[in-house]
Amino acid sequence: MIVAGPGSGKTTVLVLRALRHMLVDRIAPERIVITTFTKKAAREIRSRLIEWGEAIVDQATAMQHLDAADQAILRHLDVNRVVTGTLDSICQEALGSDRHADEPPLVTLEAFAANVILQRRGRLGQVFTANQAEMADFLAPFTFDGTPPSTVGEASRALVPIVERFIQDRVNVDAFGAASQPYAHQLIAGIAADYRRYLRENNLLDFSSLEEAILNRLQARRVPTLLADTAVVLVDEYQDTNALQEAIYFELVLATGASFTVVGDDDQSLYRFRGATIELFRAFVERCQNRLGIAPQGPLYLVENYRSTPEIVDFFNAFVREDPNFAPARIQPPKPVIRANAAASQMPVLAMFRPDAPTLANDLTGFLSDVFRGGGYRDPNGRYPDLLRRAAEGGDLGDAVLLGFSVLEMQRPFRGNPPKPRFAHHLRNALMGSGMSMFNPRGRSLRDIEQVEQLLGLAILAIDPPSRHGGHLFDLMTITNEAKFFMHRWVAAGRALLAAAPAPIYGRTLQQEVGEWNRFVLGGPNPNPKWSSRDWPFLDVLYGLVPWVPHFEEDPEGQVYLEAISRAAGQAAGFSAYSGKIVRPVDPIADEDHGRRSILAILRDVIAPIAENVIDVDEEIMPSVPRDRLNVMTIHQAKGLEYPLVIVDVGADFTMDAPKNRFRRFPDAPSATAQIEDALAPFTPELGPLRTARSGLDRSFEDLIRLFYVAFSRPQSVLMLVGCEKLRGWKSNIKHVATGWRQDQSWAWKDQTSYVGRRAPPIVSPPSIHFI
Ligand SMILES: Nc1ncnc2c1ncn2[C@@H]1O[C@H](COP(=O)(O)OP(=O)(O)OP(=O)(O)O)[C@@H](O)[C@H]1O
Repeated sequence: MIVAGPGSGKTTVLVLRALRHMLVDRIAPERIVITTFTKKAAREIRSRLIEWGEAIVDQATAMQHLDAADQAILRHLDVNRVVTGTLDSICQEALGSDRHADEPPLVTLEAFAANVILQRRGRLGQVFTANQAEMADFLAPFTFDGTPPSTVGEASRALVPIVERFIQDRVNVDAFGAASQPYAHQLIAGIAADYRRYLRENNLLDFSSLEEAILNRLQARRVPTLLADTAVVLVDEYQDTNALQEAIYFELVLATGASFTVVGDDDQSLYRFRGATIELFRAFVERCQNRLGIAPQGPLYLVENYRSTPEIVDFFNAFVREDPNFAPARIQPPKPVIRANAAASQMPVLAMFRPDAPTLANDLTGFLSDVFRGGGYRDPNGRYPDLLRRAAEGGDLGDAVLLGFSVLEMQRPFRGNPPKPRFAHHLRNALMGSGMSMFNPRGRSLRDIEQVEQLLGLAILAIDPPSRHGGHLFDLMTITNEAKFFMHRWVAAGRALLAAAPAPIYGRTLQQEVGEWNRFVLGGPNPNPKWSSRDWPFLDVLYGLVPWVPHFEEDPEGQVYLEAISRAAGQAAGFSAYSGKIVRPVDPIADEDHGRRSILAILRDVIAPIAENVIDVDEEIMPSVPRDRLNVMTIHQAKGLEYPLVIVDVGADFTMDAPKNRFRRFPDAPSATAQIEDALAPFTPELGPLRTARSGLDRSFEDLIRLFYVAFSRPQSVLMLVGCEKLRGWKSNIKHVATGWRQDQSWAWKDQTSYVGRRAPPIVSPPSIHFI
């Protein structure tokens, strides 16, 4: 067990250890398993493994005295065969590799599909409508902003994490749903049971049942082929392991006798909302002893930071030790303080605070333009000598990243107010105005993207053309008004594009393309030889239309959107009637119903979920970010990564002390996740008492401190905070953990100086930060 702060080489140790096992111990690469927490981090590990592995092999094979046998081993070594990924992706692959001939294939569902199934097959829709008061009351604390859900969609969003936790946390669901409990408990246990049954009967898995399935096999000693021969298990980011995952690791080690190495940092645990339980990491040595009967070596400590400048290391060290109330949440005994390896850089931690988001966006754009497009940025007051400038070789905007709690470019509509643009939106526009651009595919909802509107509008017109009376099939469906509203908007966008008669592609016009699908779905005469097939995947309709919306092929964000839509359409194959295909009504009498119903299924299971905004654009879709764009990412996604210049949004949009955004900066009530933990604790014999040892509010503060600690420790050369000027006001009442507020309402940024008898300055200026 290795425990150490950020940038100290934990991941590096794992990669080197894997290489040592291959090169020195001669363990075959496919017998080594390395897991981490995000797909981005997994890709990072794989690329380091290959890059360093190849370099070592090249050097070694060039050596004269190497004997022929060693030469041969090195030449045939395929580092690519090391099993790397997130635990979920490895479980998925393992299960796929392990199917008996008589077993049906298991399909893993994306979160949105699980959501749709919960609503429809878990009877959530019916139960919610019939028991709205009980359900809304019970679910209110678990919603995004604590308001009772008023639609089935909102209820399902609040319910999904609870249903997942039933498995992840190994909750005693019978006790939870027992008759003596509140009626809502019984209802929810019932919905969860129906949902699970549906998944089982249809050979579907969500992520928690996927992990459970692997655990069951390991326990039954039916180790999946992919893992059967495992000799080494290396786990990065172990602090974010949940109880189910811990059980998988222990069981895998017991079943295979593999060696087991975990690395982590208690201060960087960010995934409580996915069941991560820091207490498992803190008690790792003891838990290992109990479960494996072996006392692990460790905790071993790494103490030097190889990533960041000393100024940055000092800054995040001070930050994480600022609040005394956080100390008890950290690992005991405390790990040594991390210290910088490099010499002082003379570049202080920078901050840009401005009166409002548009001004901030403009000024930050100016700064980025100086650094990446111009001659560099120099402090006008000469406080530090160096010119801040892109790397001489290949430096570009992609060396910078903007990290925030959220990357949304529009505020969520609140109490019927129209959505307001957030900082990231202003920044997108400001960058564009200066000939730069950003990469933030998650910043906007799919349903609001102009090109998505066009594509889906065309797709609806293709498969659900208006009838003679002008209406569409979807008008008559029982889907939410929200969905219908957006679908009508898309149809208008699709019509407009059709009317503009864009240029033909390979001699084919858009009108022809749409017209042919119309004939297909209406069962008209058969003009297209490929229609000898009775049914066509809806994906083909989409891909047929894409060439007329070139954004999807030409723009990196467009590629991500298309991938997200395609996945939604592809997932339908797993759970939708007609498997995501449209059926051609060849024989009008016998077939008409299938044709029509297949279209309804697409509208309901693919199109409506996008219109209801339940399909998230996954940041992980895009393997690499274009080098010439400013990358915008949530802090969660940045875990384990590093960038030369990191800009952290510490409240660009917080112009006042609005209660609804307190949970993002200075909670006055336990977060939704902490409340779920509290509600389930009595039925979670093992984890419940561990977690509730600290109050829900304490845990919510902890999570924010860890979040910003991770953000502040990502940069290599420059850390820059951006925020709203009001956060700096001497009398600021906009409290934010990231700007030095402690849970006891005292303020580190302000406490340094005493102004007895003198007038306090209008704004605070902590000495460790240079405001520009
Ligand atoms: N011994 C070393 N000498 C020089 N550079 C190192 C050494 N160990 C790690 N590094 C470099 O330091 C940086 C941080 O290392 P790494 O990502 O392994 O740290 P980490 O502890 O996993 O960080 P985090 O906790 O933030 O994920 C990397 O760029 C890595 O190449």
